[in-house]
Amino acid sequence: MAEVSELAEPYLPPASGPRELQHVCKDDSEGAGQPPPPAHQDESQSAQERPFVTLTYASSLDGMISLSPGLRTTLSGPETKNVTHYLRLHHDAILIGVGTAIPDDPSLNCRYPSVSLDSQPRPVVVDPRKRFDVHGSKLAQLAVQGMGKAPWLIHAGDRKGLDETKELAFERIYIDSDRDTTSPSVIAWPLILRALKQKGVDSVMIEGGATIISTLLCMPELVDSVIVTIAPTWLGQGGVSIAPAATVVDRERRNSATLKQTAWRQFGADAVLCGRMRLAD
Ligand SMILES: NC(=O)C1=CN([C@@H]2O[C@H](COP(=O)(O)OP(=O)(O)OC[C@H]3O[C@@H](n4cnc5c(N)ncnc54)[C@H](OP(=O)(O)O)[C@@H]3O)[C@@H](O)[C@H]2O)C=CC1
Ligand SMILES: Nc1nc(O)c(N)c(N[C@@H]2O[C@H](COP(=O)(O)O)[C@@H](O)[C@H]2O)n1
Repeated sequence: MAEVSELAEPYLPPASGPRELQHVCKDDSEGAGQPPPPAHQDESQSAQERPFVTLTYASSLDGMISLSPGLRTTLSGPETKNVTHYLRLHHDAILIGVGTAIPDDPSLNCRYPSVSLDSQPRPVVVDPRKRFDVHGSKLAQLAVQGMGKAPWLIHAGDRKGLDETKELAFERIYIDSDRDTTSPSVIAWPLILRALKQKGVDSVMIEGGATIISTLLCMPELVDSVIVTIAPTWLGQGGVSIAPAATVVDRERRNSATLKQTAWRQFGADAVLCGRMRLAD
């Protein structure tokens, strides 16, 4: 536990503890060895409007997060799964997309012994078109058993016609879709984050899947920390990869996303890499 907190604490939401880099391997590039800046220093959407956002996932050495679309794939070993539970405990909410919720049927709770329901993170599923069968889900089951908070489902829709629906084991939240896109079901991320903040969520750990992480890696102004578990294995072609959209400036390819102030450490056979998003020049 001490090793996890030594590595992760500087990258966690402000309330979680002192924000200093400690005895971990550090890189030699920009900002290495410097304490990360205070939360929400550089963004366009202010701290008052959105929660602290941590992107976190487990990747293979070929940048994949699952063997094929919709196949739950274990990459983290027991030691790094423990890191995930530590991170869950330090966030108010955990968010995933419906593309993960359907195949994985996840629990999204912190499974440390004697964690009170009040300390559990709120599971949130972005499901614009109501594809997830929440009634039969593990999330709803755990909520009924008091082993997790009732999940929130984010749907695309006009709030005027569709009031928030509260049910025992879950809650539906409707957010207007993004009028600037061609798809009627895409919700702008600042709106999703603002809705969470307005409901009292001060920190959210975004666990996946590929679509959501890849999209948010292109929005560094909305992301405070990135924590990636790297498992010593290659999943091979045909897997689901994390790959932000290509960036082209003046007809030249540029890197799409880069971390700064990185720190890493080994847990079992895996490495855990932490960093902050570098804003585009
Ligand atoms: N190794 C790891 O750490 C993890 C691995 N995974 C794996 O990733 C895979 C799933 O990835 P993927 O299929 O990309 O699914 P995602 O979980 O990223 O969900 C994508 C879906 O979420 C909805 N969505 C995403 N962004 C928005 C938005 N801005 N507005 C509205 N709706 C949105 C869309 O639903 P719709 O299509 O209905 O419009 C979209 O198709 C699975 O195999 C899972 O096991 C997942 C998490 C972690
Ligand atoms: N940290 C981590 N390592 C892996 O190997 C994974 N496959 C995932 N997946 C994410 O964790 C969710 C499952 O959580 P529960 O164990 O059911 O609570 C899954 O839905 C992904 O978001 N994570």
